Amino acid sequence: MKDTVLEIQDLSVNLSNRQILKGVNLQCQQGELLGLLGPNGAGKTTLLRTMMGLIPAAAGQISVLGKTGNKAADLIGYVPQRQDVAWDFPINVGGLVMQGLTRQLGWLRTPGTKHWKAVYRALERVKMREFAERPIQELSGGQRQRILIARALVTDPALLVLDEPFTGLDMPTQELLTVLFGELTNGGTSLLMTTHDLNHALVTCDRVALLRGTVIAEGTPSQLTDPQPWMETFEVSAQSPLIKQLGMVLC
Ligand SMILES: Nc1ncnc2c1ncn2[C@@H]1O[C@H](COP(=O)(O)OP(=O)(O)OP(=O)(O)O)[C@@H](O)[C@H]1O
Repeated sequence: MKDTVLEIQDLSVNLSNRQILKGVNLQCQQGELLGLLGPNGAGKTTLLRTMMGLIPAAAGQISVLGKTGNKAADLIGYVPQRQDVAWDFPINVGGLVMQGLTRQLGWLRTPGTKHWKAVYRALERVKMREFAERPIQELSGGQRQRILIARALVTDPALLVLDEPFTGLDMPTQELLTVLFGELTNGGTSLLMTTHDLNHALVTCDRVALLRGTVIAEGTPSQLTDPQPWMETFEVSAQSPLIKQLGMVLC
């Protein structure tokens, strides 16, 4: 049996005195690709940001390989949504990937050879080694996604957490990312990603969790053939195109 890498127990999160997440329970095993699905405002990003220690939990616990708090966050590589990054900032690709080592390095220390080696290794993993000197403004959407992944991989995290990595990418780039995710999970890294592309998630993820303030259902795609939790999560009727489309993918 594989090790549990991520364990979230009874997590509740409030923002501006409003409960956003309540009683969230979720697990991710070693080498697993777990998809987190839910409508706009379901709390997906809030959950990821809480895992990174960027938002405090009101109750419950998040542990990564048995560690909690900052020690858990240190074991996670976080890939935010591409739109949340200042792409006009004057920095090259190598410099952006180096930011992934800031927690280890501190803001003021100059990176040494071993740090640059880690940066180039991470760029090689996303097949972008030759882009190291390129200003980040010049990158395409797909290239930006890959260097954000390299920045998160530079610490060799046990768990990679990605917020909507496939949004806005063309088919060949989606394919490239899917292959990269396969390489990472085969190598033992666990992946948790949010996505709005339900069909794609059902085809590529080992397990999916349906979130709407709490986890409505979770399991392998073949365990989630009942339309009820999908209807509850996305607030749609049995006749909606979403449910009909899911029926075609899941049967
Ligand atoms: N800083 C904040 N203060 C108060 N409420 C917030 C804050 N950030 C997010 N929220 C609210 O928390 C809820 C969950 O937002 P979140 O961004 O986590 O959802 P999401 O599932 O990631 O949505 P999307 O798919 O649109 O990205 C929303 O109702 C949002 O308005």
